[in-house]
Amino acid sequence: MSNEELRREQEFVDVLHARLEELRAEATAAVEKALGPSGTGHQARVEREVLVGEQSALLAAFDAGEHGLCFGRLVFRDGRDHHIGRIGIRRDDAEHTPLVLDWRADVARPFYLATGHTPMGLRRRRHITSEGLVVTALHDEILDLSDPLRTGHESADADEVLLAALDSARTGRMHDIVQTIQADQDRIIRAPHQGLLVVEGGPGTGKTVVALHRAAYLLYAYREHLARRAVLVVGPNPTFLRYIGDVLPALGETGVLFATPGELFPGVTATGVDTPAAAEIKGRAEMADALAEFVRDQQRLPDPALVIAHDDGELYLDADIASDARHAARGSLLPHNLARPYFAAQVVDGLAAQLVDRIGADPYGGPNLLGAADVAQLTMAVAASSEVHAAIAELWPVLTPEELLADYLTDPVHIDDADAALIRRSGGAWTPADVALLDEAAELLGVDDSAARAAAEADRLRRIAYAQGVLDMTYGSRTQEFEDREDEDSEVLSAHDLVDAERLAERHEEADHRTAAERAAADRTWAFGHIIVDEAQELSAMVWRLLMRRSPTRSMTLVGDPAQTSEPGGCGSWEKILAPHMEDRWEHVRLGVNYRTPAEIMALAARVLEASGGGFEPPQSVRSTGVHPWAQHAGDLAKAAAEAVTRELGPEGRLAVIAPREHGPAVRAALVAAGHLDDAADPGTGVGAGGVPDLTRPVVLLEPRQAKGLEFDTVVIVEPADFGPNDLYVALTRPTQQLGIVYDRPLPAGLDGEGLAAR
Ligand SMILES: Nc1ncnc2c1ncn2[C@@H]1O[C@H](COP(=O)(O)OP(=O)(O)OP(=O)(O)O)[C@@H](O)[C@H]1O
Repeated sequence: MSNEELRREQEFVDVLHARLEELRAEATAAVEKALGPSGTGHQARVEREVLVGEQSALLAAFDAGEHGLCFGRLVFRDGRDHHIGRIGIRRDDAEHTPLVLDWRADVARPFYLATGHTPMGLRRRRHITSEGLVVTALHDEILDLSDPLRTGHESADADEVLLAALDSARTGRMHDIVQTIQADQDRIIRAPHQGLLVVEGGPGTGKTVVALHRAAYLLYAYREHLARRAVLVVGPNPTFLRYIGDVLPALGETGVLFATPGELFPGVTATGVDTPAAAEIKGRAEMADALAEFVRDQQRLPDPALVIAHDDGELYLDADIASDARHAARGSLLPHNLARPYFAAQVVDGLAAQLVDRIGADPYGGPNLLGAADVAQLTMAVAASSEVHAAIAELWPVLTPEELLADYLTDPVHIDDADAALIRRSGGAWTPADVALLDEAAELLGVDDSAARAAAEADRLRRIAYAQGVLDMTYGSRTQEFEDREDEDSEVLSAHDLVDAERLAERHEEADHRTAAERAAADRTWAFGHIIVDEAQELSAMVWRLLMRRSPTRSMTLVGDPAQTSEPGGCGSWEKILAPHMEDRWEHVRLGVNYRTPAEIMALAARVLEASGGGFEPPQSVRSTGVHPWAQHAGDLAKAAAEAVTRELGPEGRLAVIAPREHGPAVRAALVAAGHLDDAADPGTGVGAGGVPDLTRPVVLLEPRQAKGLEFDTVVIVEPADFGPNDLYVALTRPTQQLGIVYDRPLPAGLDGEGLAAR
């Protein structure tokens, strides 16, 4: 009987894949046809590009669904029987009946939520495990105990499939968890997209993976809105973004923008590095006020007055004229560059008044002799003077964010002298902390796009003129028959009757064929449909200001763990992060089960957390392996670390050596000598090398900060006494199977008691 069930599921999966192949062939054919020699006009090109975009997205989804496409089945008491998959596929019948339901559909929800206590109408729930296209195992759960039918695949342990997933060897890339999402995780994934949701949880509680499934869910449930406005996922560093980068494509979703906070100012690549102290200062909220003051400093008064040569006599731009003009410009409440025309207009008026007083003065003391037309004439001449323009530019310069910040950092003002000394710098590459300051500067300055707008308007008028020409030609080339008919009050309409030149021009405007995510990446002022921030506890107040500007509707999901804060500029508490932007209008949920770290290792990490005195609660491990972590005292740490790797490295899975920066070169040399690391091939495998570590290699060497958010089968920690307390907690919670420690100096508090086997 049991083989019979397997065979039937295999048959179903075969049918499903045959259908997937059909759909794939259809989409491929549609793309090939569209790319072939079809129409050449503008309209044909637009249609072709739209079609190629749509079909390519479908193809990506089909590719995603190929492996483990169908992973579950729900049999309801009312006779409904649905298979559940990574993506939804329909039959090729008239009704397009579903063959497999998308895991995000409402009907699929009992797969994640139903229990014996609340069966949600289910009779049984089946987990289907496959390798490639071959069904290898079934696990059935009976939710209606009155159901007498048994399939032979009933699970003794309801968590069997989950535990198998947690125990499997790591690959260096995060995997999706569609088959085993837990009920508390499901509620977070499907929470409505409006408003701000904070997901807090200790290490390994699934915050990251849940946030990614939430992105996939939101893109499904609010597809139209989010496809237009795009979803942004912010992660702490490029290594982490690469680690999580496969999850959404595996769920068929490709239109998401991934970025580190240092990548959020289009056109700037932040390759510079700040000292931790400088990054902390640059991240403070007070920097916004300091920059605002610095912008006001650029709005100067002349001392002494500027003397401007002019055809009708010298002009004196003194502090009174400039002060009135500055007052008017500041009163506009516009950003600096946009307020400049107010300043300029007032200065021109002031200087013209000077000329009027001088030229039109009545020698006998009567009223000014110049008429309104003369005054207008003089004002125009002043406004056209390049010397006057130069004087205005000196007092109220047009500034770019880059110019303003470079000037500010050369000689920082409006902050403490000691802080100023720590961030002072002239030249050099932008750093990630500078990016939020550049964004702030851009807000304060505003973009003076009047030139671009004038060019766009000229372009528009040119297109209308062209369209008018096209219309005139079509009108002129009407057939005689049409003309005759028109005379008889014809029903046949010409282009002239349907559309005027302006609308015709608009229709033929060059369409922007980039995806929303691509356009968002290039646009500093883009308002995202939803923003997900991972390791949110690490972001500075200035980065929060930037992110809030990108989310005017505050549709955001923040995930993080204050106990793992390692950046000195990190905000630490949610209240502190959010109060300036949201007061208390946000939701907070907690995840409390650690799916990654076995209980034996977590017990040790919990003691280190307690010793650090932060008052944080460690999560409970969902499993124990019976394998205890070990510690080895060694005089030669690098040699001991390399020997430990040789000993612990299994035939599959991934191993990380986590060593503080100062131990990096020696450990790296020992690992290279033992053949565990390539010497030259990948600079990213070296500590402090600045590259992105390749996590798919069997062995990787990381600094404590680089390990944040990642996981490995085995972790070897080198000299824990040299870790920051939170960094040590993070490193201890990275393994899924085995932890070893090599140390020379005394072990830090929490590691010095029981729970560590000596080696
Ligand atoms: N429901 C689940 N089914 C299978 N695996 C799960 C589930 N929930 C979490 N996991 C796994 O647990 C591990 C930890 O998840 P994740 O990295 O998202 O945790 P985290 O809370 O972000 O951790 P950290 O704060 O330490 O970075 C991952 O391998 C993830 O796939």
